[in-house]
Amino acid sequence: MSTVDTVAAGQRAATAAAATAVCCVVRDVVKTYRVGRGTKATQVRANDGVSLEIARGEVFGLLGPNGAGKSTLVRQLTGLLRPDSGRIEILGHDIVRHPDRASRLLSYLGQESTALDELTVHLAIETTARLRGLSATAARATTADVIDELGLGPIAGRPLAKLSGGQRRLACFGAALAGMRPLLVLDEPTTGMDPVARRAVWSAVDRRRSADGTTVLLVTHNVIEAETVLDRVAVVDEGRIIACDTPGGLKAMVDGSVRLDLVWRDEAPTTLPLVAALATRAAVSGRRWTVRTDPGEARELVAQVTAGPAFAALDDFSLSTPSLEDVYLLLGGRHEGLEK
Ligand SMILES: Nc1ncnc2c1ncn2[C@@H]1O[C@H](COP(=O)(O)OP(=O)(O)OP(=O)(O)O)[C@@H](O)[C@H]1O
Repeated sequence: MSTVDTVAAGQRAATAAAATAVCCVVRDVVKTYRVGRGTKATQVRANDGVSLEIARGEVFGLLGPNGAGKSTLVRQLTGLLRPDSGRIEILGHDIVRHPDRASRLLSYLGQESTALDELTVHLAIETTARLRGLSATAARATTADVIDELGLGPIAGRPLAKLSGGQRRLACFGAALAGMRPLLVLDEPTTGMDPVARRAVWSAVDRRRSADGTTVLLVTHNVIEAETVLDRVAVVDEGRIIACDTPGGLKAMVDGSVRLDLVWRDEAPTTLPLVAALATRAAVSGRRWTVRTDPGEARELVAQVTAGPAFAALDDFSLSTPSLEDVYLLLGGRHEGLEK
């Protein structure tokens, strides 16, 4: 082999390695919805030039408030919606040109799962497995495993339509796991779930990632969930990605600041000068006031509030290190729409 051939072969190998390391590529995706008719029609730009890359085996999150454009992006990735412009590739397949290929590459749990409603939990999982190409025997075995893994046994014989919101969500998640694909796309999977069900979801995700190298794309507005389960997170706001990093990397942007939460029993005692001064800078949500400041001033404020007359009016107070919500606000996020 000549030197030129060797270099070319090396380059091909490097390109192939790079290609296999990437699961998902999104480039400059734009999606605009038309709302209304005729002269009264308006346009909503749900995705405004979104670009991101997701590595194989990564648990990647889209975090943002209601209406940020997360589900729109995910529906384009799953081939259910066509972008106005831009490129989407999953494991080397062009999903914009070949949206039909998406169903062989990914399992999708959308926000609404009414298609399975009339089926029992058992049948919903088994049918999904069969639709994904498993033999009858393999589908039965997978169904039994998933039911066992997620603790769905007691409700396995009940129709989805007759379950509570959280139970139904868990059953639909079970169906998403049947006949798994290399990419698992979950749009707010744990909505309505209790902590036990949430843990079952995250353990199942973790198991598939470590056993099969499954890549996971997760949509959430829960900052705690984002901080605990994601390898990397893209913060989405008004159709754009305003930051993308590990949760730790993002939080380092707001290092050095802390948040002081004061929860008043009733009305805040704003006749007290200290409380009146805080009122001008606190973010108010019901009886909860939140002040972001540096650790020194936070300590001083806690000392003043707890030692003075304001203390009698307090129901609770806490000092905490920054969360992804603080990052979102620092980056210019305009909504107080993230769940804590
Ligand atoms: N079918 C549609 N027709 C018109 N506008 C739409 C449609 N779907 C979404 N939108 C608008 O596009 C924007 C992005 O919506 P999208 O559902 O992608 O947000 P999201 O981040 O997933 O929100 P949520 O957290 O509430 O699910 C919003 O302004 C929404 O009102």
